Amino acid sequence: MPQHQKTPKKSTLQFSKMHGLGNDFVVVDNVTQNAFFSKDRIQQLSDRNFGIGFDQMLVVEPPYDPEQDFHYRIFNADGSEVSQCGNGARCFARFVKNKGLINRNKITVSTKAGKMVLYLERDGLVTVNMGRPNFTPAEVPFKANKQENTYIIRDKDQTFFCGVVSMGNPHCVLDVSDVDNTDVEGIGTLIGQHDRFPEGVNVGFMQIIDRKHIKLRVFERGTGETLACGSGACAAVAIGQIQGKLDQEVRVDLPGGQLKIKWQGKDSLLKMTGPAEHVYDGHIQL
Ligand SMILES: N[C@H](CCC[C@H](N)C(=O)O)C(=O)O
Repeated sequence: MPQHQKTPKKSTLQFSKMHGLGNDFVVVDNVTQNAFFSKDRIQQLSDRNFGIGFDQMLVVEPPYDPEQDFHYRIFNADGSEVSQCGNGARCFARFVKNKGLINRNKITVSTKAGKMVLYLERDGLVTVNMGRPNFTPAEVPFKANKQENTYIIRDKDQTFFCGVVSMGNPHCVLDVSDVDNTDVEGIGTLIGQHDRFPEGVNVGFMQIIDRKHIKLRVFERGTGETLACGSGACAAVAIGQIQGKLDQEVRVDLPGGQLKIKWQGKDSLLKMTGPAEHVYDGHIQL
């Protein structure tokens, strides 16, 4: 090999940079590699000036049980490990196929939230079976005396009306009249730290255009506002449906682009379809 093209040293780790509608990820194959990242190291690597820069890190592992093809772990930019990542699931599917870790277009995977089935579609999009929305407050977790379609959350001199659901991770969704002129960071920070959410929460701001179309911005737990949030889009549609405002198939316009969400209510499985893009491959000095 010519001198200038040295192969990466042993102490480096290969990764792929990917995104789903601008919600961006570093994806690491820990099937053929074996890396451990401390919370501090993830925070360093997620920094957009001093590191690689990403919203979440996805670590792909061999399956934890024989029924699944893989397990994957999800770490927010602040290094916290979480259980669900909708845009990340689509990028995970694209990654394992691109890397030749699987040669099928239907992929089963487990995360801390449970099991999911992913489909690489012929049109290049990816469909994820995101499971059943869970409205039981204690399982979000959210402190409430009883389950409601809309809760009142008070903080000092402000009152918020919102829906609350788990998609495997906690979500709170507020209706707003103009999502482009909403204080997403201020309200997102305030509700995100509210003591009724003991494990924090992803805060969605939904502007209903009609029963089949919403605009959405999400202030994510452990990361801040992202250009898109897949599980947040699922949460907004599920909450909009139980509040009687949305139909079973909804187009969700996020700042980074569009997702299609389908949910037939009650105990049916919620499906999300959208893109997953590869940007570049790199390596990290360990
Ligand atoms: N961006 C992800 C959500 C990451 C969830 C994370 N912020 C959490 O703490 O639950 C998505 O597309 O669903």
